[in-house]
Amino acid sequence: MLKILKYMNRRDWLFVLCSLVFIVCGVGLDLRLPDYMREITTLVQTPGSEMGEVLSAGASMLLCALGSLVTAFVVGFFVAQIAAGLAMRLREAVYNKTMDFSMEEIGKFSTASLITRTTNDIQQIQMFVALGLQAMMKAPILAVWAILKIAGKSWQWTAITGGAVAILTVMLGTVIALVLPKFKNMQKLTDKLNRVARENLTGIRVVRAYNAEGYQEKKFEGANEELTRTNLFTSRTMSVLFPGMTLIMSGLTLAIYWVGVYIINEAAVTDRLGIFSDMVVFSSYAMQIIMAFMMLVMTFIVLPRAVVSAKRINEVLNTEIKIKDGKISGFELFEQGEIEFRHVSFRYPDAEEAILTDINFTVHRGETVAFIGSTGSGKSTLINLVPRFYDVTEGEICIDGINIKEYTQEALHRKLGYVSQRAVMFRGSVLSNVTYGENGRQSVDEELLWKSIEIAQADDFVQDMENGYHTAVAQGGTNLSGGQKQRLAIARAIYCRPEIYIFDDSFSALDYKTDRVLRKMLKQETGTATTLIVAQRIGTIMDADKIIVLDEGKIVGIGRHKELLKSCPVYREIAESQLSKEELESA
Ligand SMILES: Nc1ncnc2c1ncn2[C@@H]1O[C@H](COP(=O)(O)OP(=O)(O)OP(=O)(O)O)[C@@H](O)[C@H]1O
Repeated sequence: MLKILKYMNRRDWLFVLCSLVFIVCGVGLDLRLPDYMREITTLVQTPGSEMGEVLSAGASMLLCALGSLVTAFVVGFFVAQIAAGLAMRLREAVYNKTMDFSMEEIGKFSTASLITRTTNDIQQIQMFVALGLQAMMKAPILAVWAILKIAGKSWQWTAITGGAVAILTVMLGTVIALVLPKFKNMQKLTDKLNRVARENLTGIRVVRAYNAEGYQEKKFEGANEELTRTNLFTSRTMSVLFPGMTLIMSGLTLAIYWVGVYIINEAAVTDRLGIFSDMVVFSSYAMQIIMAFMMLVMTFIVLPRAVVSAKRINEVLNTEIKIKDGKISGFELFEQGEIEFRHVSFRYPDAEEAILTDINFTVHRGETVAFIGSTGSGKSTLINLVPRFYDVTEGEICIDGINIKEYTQEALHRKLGYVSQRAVMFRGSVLSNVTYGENGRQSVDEELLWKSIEIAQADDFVQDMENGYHTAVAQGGTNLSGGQKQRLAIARAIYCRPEIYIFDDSFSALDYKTDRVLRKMLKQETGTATTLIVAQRIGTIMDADKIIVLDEGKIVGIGRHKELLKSCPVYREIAESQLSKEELESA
């Protein structure tokens, strides 16, 4: 929790200081009230007192109460500012850290948990600061000050108050010991609920199509019930606190008066009035001490959850990012686009077996290299190693003769135009999606934008759209067809004018004709760029300069279409399943 405090800035600390000053003033005013009570009690009990004196003491009492109210408002204002500012800075830090995460770290936390940590967990901290900070500052000041005021008054009353405080402490300790583990669980269950809700919503079409609402509902209900049960347990346990506090407060007043009766009875008649007003004042101060504890209880209600949340936030912030930046950022010096895999092996984190083993090949500048193989043979895994979504487990990948780990990630990514298997669209417009990422450009290059759209075979439908490339694109591109999304994703890569194109099965959403025309235009326009294509269709890759055939993570054939038909049984098998006899023979 303390580590979180380093996200408070100087303004926050200044606000803490100001709050402290106002709290001291407020406590001072609160503790003046019993003094006026004593004065009024004495005046009322003393024959011959003037009504004006009573009224004047009463007015002072009222002023003190009003002053205390004002200080409470001011402190509330400062604390709200501190809490909101801290939450904002934490959200920013967690978000920025998450953006730097590699796939390994994202996989370790899970997307749902990262979302909960950025929202719900930070909200817990904000709530704790908003409610707890004030109480944590005020309670000790109030308690110490009140104790000093009653010290030495009567050992019997002091002992009773001490006993009440001890009972309170035991009650608090027991409740916290019971609920703390549950709070830890509660955040995990919130993660789970988020995960299930997310899965339901993203897969809603499949859920409906398969009439799986009942099944998904059960999953959701399961997670929901578990969270509700835990919530109920903590709320019920916590609910003991307030009645318990009230009982102790009333009990304490009763005990003070009870004991007071005996003390007064045994005192000399002349001392009785003094002892009586002392008793009234003492019980007021004792109440203030209990109030201080009450405030701490308020803090303890939110503290355990905030501690758990702080731990979860710190886990994200303290995670060491596996993929480290290199030093080479002068990418313009190396504009070649040659890629070399040297004895590359790769195993997913926590997986037992390697997915890729001893991969060796070189792609020269301007070449098109295609990867083909059965499902799960490791094609996507292989090309995803180039942008360093994961780092190789063994061996090295070099671009222009330099290990990709030595480039800064920005320099490396500027070299690459990556199109993923599933086209990713962001909320915005066609324009914002195609010109996505600055990549060194300050403004939109309209000519290049249209050219990219044209090469990606997206010009027809973009022109037909109501507002051309200013047409809105919904989050995830839900207002576009699969093929349209894929074409815009390809246009995005072309717009970057990269040295190296990476197409991860990006042509499968296109019809054969569009696929062919697109690749032909791409080759014409970007002749010097190196292209890596993962494809399922032989038609997409048969004219590639080099075809690499993968089987169970190993290269089982490298060559051109015709050569592989003769030399590589795996390739021939794939070709036979897709091409007609005539096409095979004419190859
Ligand atoms: N994040 C991951 N964690 C663990 N294993 C993974 C992960 N992603 C993929 N795999 C495993 O790696 C293997 C290769 O997957 P990959 O996606 O590279 O295959 P592919 O050849 O591209 O298949 P397809 O043609 O079906 O897309 C598969 O067995 C898959 O289960």
